[in-house]
Amino acid sequence: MYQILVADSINAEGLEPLLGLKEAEIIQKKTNDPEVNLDQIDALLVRSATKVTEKLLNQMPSLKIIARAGVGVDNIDVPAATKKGIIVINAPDGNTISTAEHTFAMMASLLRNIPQAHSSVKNKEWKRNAFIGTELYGKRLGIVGMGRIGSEIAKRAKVFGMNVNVFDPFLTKERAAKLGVESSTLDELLVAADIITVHTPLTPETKGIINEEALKKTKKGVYLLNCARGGIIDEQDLATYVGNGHVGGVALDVFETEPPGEHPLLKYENVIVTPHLGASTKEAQLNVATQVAKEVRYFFEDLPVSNSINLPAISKDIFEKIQPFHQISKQIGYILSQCVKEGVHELSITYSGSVTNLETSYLTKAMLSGFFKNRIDVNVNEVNALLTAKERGITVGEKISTDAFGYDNCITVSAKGEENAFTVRGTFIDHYGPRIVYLNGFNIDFLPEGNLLYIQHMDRPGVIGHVGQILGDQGINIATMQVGRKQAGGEAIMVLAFDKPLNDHALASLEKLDEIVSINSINL
Ligand SMILES: NC(=O)C1=CN([C@@H]2O[C@H](COP(=O)(O)OP(=O)(O)OC[C@H]3O[C@@H](n4cnc5c(N)ncnc54)[C@H](O)[C@@H]3O)[C@@H](O)[C@H]2O)C=CC1
Ligand SMILES: O=C(O)C(=O)COP(=O)(O)O
Repeated sequence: MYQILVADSINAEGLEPLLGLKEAEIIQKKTNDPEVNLDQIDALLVRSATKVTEKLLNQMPSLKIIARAGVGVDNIDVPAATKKGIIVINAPDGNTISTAEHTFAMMASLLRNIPQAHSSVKNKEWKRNAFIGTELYGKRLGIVGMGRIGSEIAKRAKVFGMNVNVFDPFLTKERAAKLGVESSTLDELLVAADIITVHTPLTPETKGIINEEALKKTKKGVYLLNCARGGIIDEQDLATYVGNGHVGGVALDVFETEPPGEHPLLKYENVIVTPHLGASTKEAQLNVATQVAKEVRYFFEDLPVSNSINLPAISKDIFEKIQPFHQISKQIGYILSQCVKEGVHELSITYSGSVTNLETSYLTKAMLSGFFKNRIDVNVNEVNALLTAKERGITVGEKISTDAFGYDNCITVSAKGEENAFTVRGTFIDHYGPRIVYLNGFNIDFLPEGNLLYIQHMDRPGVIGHVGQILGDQGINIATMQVGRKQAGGEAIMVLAFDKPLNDHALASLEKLDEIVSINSINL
């Protein structure tokens, strides 16, 4: 039974896709509710209120997926989640229009003193001269961060007859031209703009991007808006520049600490505020809830998710094509892990044949997840595979080769340890299945499944008989057996499959045979 904790207020209708998940319990409670068994939660759904810290993640060992019903994931410790192999997803475009409209509403309100005038009339006043405003028409709007929301604001600004300058280091000239906006440096924007609005995520680069140094470059009387994240405009510096009269007005939907409590900006009449309402419309909340609920359901149904922050997106079509190779890559990793008993410092993967047309980096991660399974005490999956290899000093190399050894496709993985190297090659044959076709220098052909025994031995008459005899004496049935050798009388291998794992006693008896060089149990 999957336990899904919905820790923030998320639209109930939007969560309906989760109800189709067989064996899921939806718990709507805060993470600190004493009735919540954090250690049993498989999925956590949040908005911006819940802070998903490393400390919280440490209390949630069963957690597999964190879904943010919204855009910004700055309330989630994504590196800590990634390290633990927890996938983080968001709903990137469900609230774009709502946030753009809210920003626009804030801009119009700010320049026409609407909140102040509203309060005044409610207080039975009628001060028409106290609220003389400024037109948006003809003004220059500076947009910092020209992503989904920034672009929607630019479109609306143009309709209002505004000129638009944008600063976004990742914006191409073609896209700027298409949107009819002027791409500027941050300094150019600061100097030219009558109104500045920020729409970047909160990152170490954007934190305080509008600070004292930036504010002193702006026009006297400039208006500033932050409907993105508290801290992108430095709140203390902004308070100084409102206090000294340089800034004409400020509109804030977000704060460094929410709610802001006693805040230096709140005392100013020309500072207007809303309590983080950008995404708070019926439409946006239904959109984001539905988006994440569908993704969480896909995740538990082993289907690809599209909006992961810490895993590249993969389409359903590609996912279906990649699935068989995914399985064999994982099995190769797991075989290597069980055959190489020493520390490994290099894993090199060569893809050949038709598999090279697919997203091989995904397969490399699958191979690593197999390799680390049972080898380390961390759940390794596609999310944290490369990071785990790096942390453990394992170099991972990926190559493409034209030689598929006569097969349609091959995945060959070599592990280099302190003393030895070990190579495994697998292929996937249509209508037949996965096969291991090369093991440590020997051509072979076996199904990587179940309880296997890999024996390296001298190619002498009677070895197979001796092995069969020992196992038969102990009542152990051999399900299948494959043999391979390089030359007559040299070293050879056999791979046996059993219906249940071999016991230690049988293994010890086999090890005593003179012809045996090494024995490895492989459980897949
Ligand atoms: N107030 C609210 O309720 C809401 C706030 N947000 C906030 O708005 C932010 C933006 O949302 P979207 O437009 O959907 O995201 P987006 O990812 O589409 O756009 C962000 C843009 O910022 C740009 N950017 C990144 N670093 C930059 C830098 N150092 N300087 C300039 N530009 C930079 C990126 O290139 C990108 O174009 C979110 O990260 C979130 O924090 C989003 C939705 C609702
Ligand atoms: O989507 C975002 O980034 C937002 O800031 C919206 O936050 P909320 O879900 O309303 O707490």
